[in-house]
Amino acid sequence: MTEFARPASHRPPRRGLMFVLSSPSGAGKTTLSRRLLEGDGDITLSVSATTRPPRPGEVDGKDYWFVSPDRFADMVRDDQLLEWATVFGHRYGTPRGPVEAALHEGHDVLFDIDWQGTQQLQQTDAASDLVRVFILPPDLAELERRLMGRATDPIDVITGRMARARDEISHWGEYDYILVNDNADLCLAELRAILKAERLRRKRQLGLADFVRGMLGQ
Ligand SMILES: Nc1ncnc2c1ncn2[C@@H]1O[C@H](COP(=O)(O)OP(=O)(O)OP(=O)(O)O)[C@@H](O)[C@H]1O
Ligand SMILES: Nc1nc2c(ncn2[C@@H]2O[C@H](COP(=O)(O)O)[C@@H](O)[C@H]2O)c(=O)[nH]1
Repeated sequence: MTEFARPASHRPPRRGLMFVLSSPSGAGKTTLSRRLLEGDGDITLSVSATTRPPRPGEVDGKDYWFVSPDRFADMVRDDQLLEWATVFGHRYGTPRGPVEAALHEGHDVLFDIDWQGTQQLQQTDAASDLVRVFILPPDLAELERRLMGRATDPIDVITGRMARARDEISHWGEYDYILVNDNADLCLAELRAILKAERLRRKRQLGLADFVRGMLGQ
């Protein structure tokens, strides 16, 4: 231990935050999310429900909860989704239960959702717990190269996603942070820096007043 280190037990408990990543399809959210989660035990992924069919290699309950349109409609009706939207012709939504449980336990939650979902989260009581990051590709040609290179979708799906890219990007001004994912290592380091700083914000330090009073013997 260096002379500047302090035991974790001296830290006041913290409010969990909702860390949202949005981008046009193919800019790199999933890639960055996976890497962010790997090295950070305090943040957990919100696994969305979707009516989209699984891509090869995608695992139910890990990448998404793959559900039928009827099941999705039931989830909407029963208020089981924190937000939901139709994206590229399929429905996607955030199951409410796991997010609320994680936040309650003081964990942060990572969301890979589009601008419609982000707007909906912004309307909830949890808006002050929201940290919104928009990820831009270096340019549209590179975005198309990435969608092609990923090779998970047929060409008509890629064309459809490229056609929506400008509209998605037009929502950049609704986000707190804008990153350009030209270099994944750099972008990941920027995401980690944002998360670190946001965790230290005064409003997230529960019991801070008591902690300081205790320190000052008041
Ligand atoms: N900085 C980068 N440089 C080059 N390729 C990248 C970079 N970041 C991600 N990629 C690649 O781009 C492709 C798309 O990335 P990814 O699937 O993470 O995008 P996404 O934003 O999650 O897309 P979607 O919204 O469709 O889920 C993948 O093949 C990934 O390996
Ligand atoms: N509003 C929401 N958008 C979501 C959710 N889960 C994923 N998404 C967005 O959908 C597109 C397409 O995803 P893909 O896996 O089919 O490539 C992408 O922009 C995601 O961010 C959600 O729960 N709510």
